[in-house]
Amino acid sequence: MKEKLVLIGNGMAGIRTLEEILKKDPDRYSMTVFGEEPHPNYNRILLSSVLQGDADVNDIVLNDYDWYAKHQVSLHTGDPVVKVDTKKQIVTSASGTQCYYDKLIFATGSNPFMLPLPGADKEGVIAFRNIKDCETMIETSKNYKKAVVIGGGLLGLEAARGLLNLNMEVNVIHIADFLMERQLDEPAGKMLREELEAQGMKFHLKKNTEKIIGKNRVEGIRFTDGTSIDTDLVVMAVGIRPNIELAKQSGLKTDRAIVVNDYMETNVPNVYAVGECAEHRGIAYGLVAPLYEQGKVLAEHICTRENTITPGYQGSIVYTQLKVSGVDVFSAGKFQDNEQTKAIRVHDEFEGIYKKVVVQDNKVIGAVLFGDTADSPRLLQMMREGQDISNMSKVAILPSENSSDSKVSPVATMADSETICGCNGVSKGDICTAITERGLTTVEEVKQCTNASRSCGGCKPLVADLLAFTTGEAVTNTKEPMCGCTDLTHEEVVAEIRELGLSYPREVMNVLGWNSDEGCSKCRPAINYYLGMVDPIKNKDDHTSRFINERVHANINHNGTFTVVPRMYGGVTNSEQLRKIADVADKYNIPLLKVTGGQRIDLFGVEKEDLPKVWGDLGMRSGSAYAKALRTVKTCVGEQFCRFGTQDSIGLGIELEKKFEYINTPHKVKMAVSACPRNCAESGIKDFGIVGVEGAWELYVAGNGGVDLRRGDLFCKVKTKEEIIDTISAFMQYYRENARYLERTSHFVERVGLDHMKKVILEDKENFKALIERMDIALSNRKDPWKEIVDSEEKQKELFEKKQVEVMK
Ligand SMILES: Cc1cc2nc3c(=O)[nH]c(=O)nc-3n(C[C@H](O)[C@H](O)[C@H](O)COP(=O)(O)OP(=O)(O)OC[C@H]3O[C@@H](n4cnc5c(N)ncnc54)[C@H](O)[C@@H]3O)c2cc1C
Ligand SMILES: NC(=O)c1ccc[n+]([C@@H]2O[C@H](COP(=O)([O-])OP(=O)(O)OC[C@H]3O[C@@H](n4cnc5c(N)ncnc54)[C@H](O)[C@@H]3O)[C@@H](O)[C@H]2O)c1
Ligand code: SF4
Ligand code: FES
Repeated sequence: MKEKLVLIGNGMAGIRTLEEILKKDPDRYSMTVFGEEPHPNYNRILLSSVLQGDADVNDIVLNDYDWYAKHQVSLHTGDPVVKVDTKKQIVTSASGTQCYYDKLIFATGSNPFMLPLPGADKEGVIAFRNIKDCETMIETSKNYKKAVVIGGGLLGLEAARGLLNLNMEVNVIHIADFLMERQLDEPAGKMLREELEAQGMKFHLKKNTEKIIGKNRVEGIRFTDGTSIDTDLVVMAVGIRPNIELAKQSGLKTDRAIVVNDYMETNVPNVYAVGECAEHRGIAYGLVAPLYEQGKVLAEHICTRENTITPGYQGSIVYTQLKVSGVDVFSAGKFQDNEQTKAIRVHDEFEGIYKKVVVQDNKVIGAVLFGDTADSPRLLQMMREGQDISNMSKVAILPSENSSDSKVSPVATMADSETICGCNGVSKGDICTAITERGLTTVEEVKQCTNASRSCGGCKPLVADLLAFTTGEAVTNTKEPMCGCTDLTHEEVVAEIRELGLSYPREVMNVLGWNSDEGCSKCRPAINYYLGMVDPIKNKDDHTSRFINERVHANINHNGTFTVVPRMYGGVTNSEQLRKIADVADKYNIPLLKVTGGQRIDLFGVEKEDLPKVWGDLGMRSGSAYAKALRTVKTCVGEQFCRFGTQDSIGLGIELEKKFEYINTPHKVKMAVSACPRNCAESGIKDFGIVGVEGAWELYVAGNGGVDLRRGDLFCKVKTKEEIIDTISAFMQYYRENARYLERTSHFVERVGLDHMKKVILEDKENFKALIERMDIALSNRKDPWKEIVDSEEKQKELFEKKQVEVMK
């Protein structure tokens, strides 16, 4: 006779436990499941995808009714257990069904915490926990426009993204001063806010809700500071509380949740708990990875014959990733600094990348990654193994983006023991073995066979890479999509824009089948650049697709102030400009003036709302110090005063800077002109470096003085200034048209080859002429961005006025 096993809770942790039992000892138990919800077991995690329109409710079913039938699991849906008699070992459901058990598992999950606010019972105030909540939001969006999400944590932000996709206006109310404060530190939280604001969310930080207003239905919410906002829907996402009422009534020991030991045993014989309703060593987890580990341990324990000792559950290092398209965020372990910790940080504001690795006693104990999460599997592995890093260099712990070959998938260098799918605890070795031993050829087969990618789906790209890698298709040859929103490469997107005559970012995403409505911080700026490059005359720049510095035409500093860098053509200034700079510095209390390597003066520490006034008072043009465009043309003093100079380096530098300023390029471009090979202007490490030699000019290209130091290649030697200008025109236009967005000239030339560049530009005279013509068209449409804003009150309002989002009452 089979033993009788009853499961209370038809959710993710409970059913995973049954799956593990069926794997280990399929004939051991006769199983009965009671579920409060009227559905078979589904993937709660993917409710975010249903709301965001990426999946249908039917797509997220994990085990359909056939599965229960096949494994002879008796299922009672929509029928919660209301009583447990632990003496007689009988459960009773709401419908009156009674069922004897030999073993009983509580897997009742959590309830969303609903703030006990006056008015919280009004129609239109809901949580986000189950299919019903999801359906309510979708229905509401058909008749109403305004939504408020209370809580700027993982759930709140995923709900907000979904509501935006449903075309609602979304205000997120958050109690802390930056988003996801339980998972992120302040810089990452702020970067996240900027990204989500660009996607259309509005945030109200440090706000405490006092009351929900409205007659029967919600009409607005009021805050404790007296302000309020109107809304038609309130979604509360302020955390969860383990669902333990039934357990308490049944005499189980509870604290925050049902207290269990390392074998998921409660204080009552033959009664176990797994999932969010269980508390192990003082922790009740709220993510699936640890819950699945618990399920495995419990299955192992109750399938093991007498007197065998299994290792038991030891607790988990948890990590989180936000499932909002276009936002790469990763957080794991103890990521906050304290006196015992030290941190390695990388913060690239231009690319929107932030990485922090926290180290204590020579071990990585926590990490936060924003914008580029490729290092996450490796860091997690280091944390899980407690790897001693005393002999590792900082670069080995956090390799810079540029130092790794971006064409090689990270799976190629991963160890077999490294985890590919965190949710399901599946390692690279497990997947490779399954692929080779069972001849798997698709991600879906890998999922069925190993569980990898079966939960949040975040590891799908890695699984796909591993599949390609293991089945022998060289990973380096696989085409590299522009970003996670599309399978198309940069080149394919540009070709489609040209062929289909696409004009707007959203049109590009719609027509080319993007898998998200808004795109992400990788594809949006790239598409915006490509549209402008393809049709420089008609294109209307989409400033919302630009990074913060380019949106406000100044460089943001770590304290939130900005740096203003006016243009000084060829590094030449005069007393009038210097006087103006001094006056502006005094008037706006500018704390630091600094002469830069690009031969101009930086004004540091300007408040955002002062920027247009500072530009107006200076009366100088923008130096583009923030732009993917020509930055500076550095010049040596040359023939005017230097005894070695035989050429007019200053004159040529000024002419070049005036000719090419404000032209958009895939990445920043720097130039320098030196009037003799002594090279005082450092022409050898610029994108375009010009050196005067006996009666001629040498043009060096693709030099770089930054992270990837690279000496420029000699491209040609010409006699006149006009020839230099034409050659740079043609080269730059070829770079504009063929480089990938964010590819510096140095990387571009290395990719396509110097010989190729010489062939298409210098040897093909027709092409040379055509490139110059197209460059001239693009140049005909440039404007000084500062002047445009200084002359337009509307633009100043839109970009620089502090926005008043609350309605004062
Ligand atoms: C929108 C959303 C997105 C999420 N995204 C992620 C993510 O990306 N990554 C991640 O790791 N986690 C995520 N989570 C959390 C994850 O879904 C949960 O940690 C997981 O579902 C918990 O599993 P569980 O089985 O403990 O509880 P549940 O899945 O909640 O299952 C418990 C079930 O028990 C039922 N039940 C309760 N009481 C009774 C009773 N008396 N009788 C019968 N049945 C009962 C409930 O109705 C419920 O169906 C997300 C959660 C939500 C809501
Ligand atoms: N991608 C993911 O991994 C994912 C996605 C969704 C949900 N989840 C899980 O689901 C559970 C619920 O998520 P959650 O985001 O609700 O929980 P949470 O506890 O992580 O976040 C709740 C947030 O609400 C804020 N808050 C609390 N009181 C508030 C108030 N009165 N007003 C405004 N803000 C307030 C908190 O500051 C906190 O940031 C968690 O266990 C979470 O891990 C995970
Ligand atoms: S590069 Fe030559 S010409 Fe120019 S300043 Fe130096 S020494 Fe003089
Ligand atoms: S990491 Fe979530 S499914 Fe693999």
